[in-house]
Amino acid sequence: MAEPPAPNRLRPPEGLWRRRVASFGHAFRGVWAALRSEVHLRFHAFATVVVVGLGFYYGISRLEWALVAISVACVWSAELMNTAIEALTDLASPEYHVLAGKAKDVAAAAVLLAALGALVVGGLVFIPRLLGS
Ligand SMILES: Nc1ncnc2c1ncn2[C@@H]1O[C@H](COP(=O)(O)OP(=O)(O)OP(=O)(O)O)[C@@H](O)[C@H]1O
Repeated sequence: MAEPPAPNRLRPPEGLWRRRVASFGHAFRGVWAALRSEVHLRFHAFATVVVVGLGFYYGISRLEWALVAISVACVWSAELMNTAIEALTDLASPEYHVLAGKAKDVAAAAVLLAALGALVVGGLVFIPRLLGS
């Protein structure tokens, strides 16, 4: 008799809520996988902890928290997208190709831009407080 088909781990379980919960699981697995492989992301995690700690220490305003949260989310999102693009590029073009290089360079540029924006926000919010003014 034929073996029953192996369960397809890629197919989400039946039911809307179970599918949503499964999607969250995939997303957290992605964050975890990226954290394990990317030194830059671990640095962002460290910076996030420092910035949140400083935010509580100095009692920054709601608007400042909003700016800090958007900045942190932008940097994390850009770095995660960069990691995904790097992985896909390595899969599609393990050999040298000018378009593979362009894809990686442009993805890295997105991270740089997000990080510069976060640096400006962090500077405006925290430098006056760190200088005591
Ligand atoms: N297959 C390729 N073809 C052409 N150029 C590539 C290729 N792979 C990488 N490069 C070039 O080398 C640079 C560094 O690529 P690499 O994969 O080492 O990423 P990285 O910036 O070191 O990322 P990370 O440090 O986050 O792992 C790319 O930005 C690109 O310019």
